[in-house]
Amino acid sequence: MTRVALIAHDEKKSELIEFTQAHEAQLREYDLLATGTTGKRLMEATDLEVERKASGPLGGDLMIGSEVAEGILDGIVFLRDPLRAQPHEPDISALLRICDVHDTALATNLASAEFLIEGLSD
Ligand SMILES: O=C(CO)COP(=O)(O)O
Repeated sequence: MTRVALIAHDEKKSELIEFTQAHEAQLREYDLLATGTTGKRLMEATDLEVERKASGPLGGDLMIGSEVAEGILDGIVFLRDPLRAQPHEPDISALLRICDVHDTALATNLASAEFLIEGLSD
């Protein structure tokens, strides 16, 4: 089953929730995971089942990055906050880097997230 991670920084969580609601039928076809707070918010706002990793600042980005390194993740939608620095910036950079190492699909804004979700469907 196609495995997709959903992540959003606090200022972007409402955008990701709206995106997820709008694509709920499509996302139901995927095996979903998320960082801790993002996953909680998505499950409160939709009927989707989302596997929750640790919260981003506590290592959640790295946990998702490890799945990329293992080759078991097909794509990531990661809505970062482009206007505020994050305390765990090194972890965020590590996740982006490992996606490039393994050529894993990564969307960091809604326009590209649309393509990613469509592109991963069979
Ligand atoms: O910080 C994050 C990604 O870098 C997201 O973490 P949360 O989903 O736990 O807020």
